[in-house]
Amino acid sequence: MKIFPSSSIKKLDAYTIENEPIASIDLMERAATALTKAITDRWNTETPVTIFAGPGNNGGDALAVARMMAEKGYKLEVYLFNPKGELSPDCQTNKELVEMMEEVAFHEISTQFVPPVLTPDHLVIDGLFGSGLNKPLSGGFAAVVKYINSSPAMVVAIDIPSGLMGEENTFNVKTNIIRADVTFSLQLPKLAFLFAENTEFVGEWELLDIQLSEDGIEETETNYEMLEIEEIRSLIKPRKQFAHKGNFGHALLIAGSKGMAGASVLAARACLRSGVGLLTVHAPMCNNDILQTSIPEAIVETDANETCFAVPTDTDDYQAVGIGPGLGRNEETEAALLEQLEHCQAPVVVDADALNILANHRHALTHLPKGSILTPHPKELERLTGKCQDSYERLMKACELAHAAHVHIVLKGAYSAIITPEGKCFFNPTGNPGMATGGSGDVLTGVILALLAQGYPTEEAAKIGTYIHGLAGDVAQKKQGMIGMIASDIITCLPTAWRLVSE
Ligand SMILES: NC(=O)C1=CN([C@@H]2O[C@H](COP(=O)(O)OP(=O)(O)OC[C@H]3O[C@@H](n4cnc5c(N)ncnc54)[C@H](O)[C@@H]3O)[C@@H](O)[C@H]2O)[C@H](O)CC1
Ligand SMILES: [K+]
Repeated sequence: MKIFPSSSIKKLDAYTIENEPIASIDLMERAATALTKAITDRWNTETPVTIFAGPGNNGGDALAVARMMAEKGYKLEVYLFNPKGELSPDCQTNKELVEMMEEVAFHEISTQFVPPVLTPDHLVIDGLFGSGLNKPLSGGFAAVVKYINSSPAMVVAIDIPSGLMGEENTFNVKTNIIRADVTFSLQLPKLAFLFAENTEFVGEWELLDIQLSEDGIEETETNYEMLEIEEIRSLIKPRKQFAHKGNFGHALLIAGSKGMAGASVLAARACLRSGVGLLTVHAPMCNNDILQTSIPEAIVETDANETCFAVPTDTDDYQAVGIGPGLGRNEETEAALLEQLEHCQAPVVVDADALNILANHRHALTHLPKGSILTPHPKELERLTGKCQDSYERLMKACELAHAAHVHIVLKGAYSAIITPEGKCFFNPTGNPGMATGGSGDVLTGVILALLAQGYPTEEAAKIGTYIHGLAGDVAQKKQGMIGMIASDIITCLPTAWRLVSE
């Protein structure tokens, strides 16, 4: 599913209007019908409703919703804010229709606004601004937003909470943005919905289908997309009847140190549960018995060092290398990692401490083996790129890094982003907050490593791996609950997740 910037949404509207063809006012009618259904499905006719409409088409949507809800018997009060005496044509048309309805208490505000009483029983519908917002709200509009936010009423936002920009909100005025309980967004999500710091504004979001032109969506380029199960399913290669383990690659995992054998165990198990043919784990001597006992399926190659990774190993026989989980950051490991990366031909998944070491040796970032993937969480990314003010800036910096280093990046978070060197971002919809637990990232490294070793191209390995990891987390959450689940449960649920996307 594509995610478009606000600038493209207007064009998509225009494309639909011209090619369907449909009159602009009828497209608004379609949007309002979908919005009315979504709202009336959740709130009954007893709910007192107060609608705030702005001068553009977002306000037009709100006025059309007012008319449709009034026809269904809701008691409504409508405030249309028109400080400049200038409404968009479709907003004007809907204003005239609402004005005529006796059952609607309609107020058009040009200067003085006496705020209505809003109780906890009230439902506020926010149609002040949508995708046409071009600067942070200020003045009278900001005052209205503050009034709504300070009220005890439930708030539903039409398309996007008023005041929130569709993409970047780094320099927005946070007090002047509607804090919605629910956002009903038209057709496609906005990029801003995917950022953690915006949930306080967006609340729960739901997409409403308004049948924008499929051709228009197809033809309009965008850098942002949401992964969907159909795409993942189409990427997974079925196994041939006469396949043998040599067909599924030999992966090398360089992980663990004294006290952190667990990280290598988790990554190794996840790798084996993701279809790899063979797995060798390179680990310090002290981790040997732990690995041999807990993962009989893996081959263990011990480092000459007792407690940490200190001596690079030959990678010629491997199709992919995973490096980082539980590695530690002492000087010997640092030197070994840099040398290891310099002499490696196979694609590498770089995670955890390996990323932290690279943050101190940034020159090495531009010499990573072709097809490599970095899997940072936000803090690890910031160690590589410098401090970021918010998720949008972090995404942009990650794109710059992916471009400069010619690598793919999986930026982990609620909607993990798979970022290509060309600047495309694919957001992952699977996963849940139960996965915010130690070892969860090690599992992801193992899954992606397995896919690279099996010969999946880098972008596909990152997409499938991230999706499956989240899906296994969702299966684990159903079984164990969000609070009780641990990283090992995600591994236990990997086989079910694989079946869900491949059978
Ligand atoms: N394809 C769709 O998704 C459809 C969307 N619809 C709805 O239309 C709005 C977008 O409408 P638009 O008229 O382009 O923009 P707005 O209503 O958001 O407002 C534009 C209006 O406001 C002025 N303005 C912008 N920023 C500010 C500001 N900071 N302060 C004051 N005024 C500002 C600007 O100059 C314009 O005059 C979309 O969100 C949907 O709700 C269609 O109804 C159906 C198809
Ligand atoms: K809105």
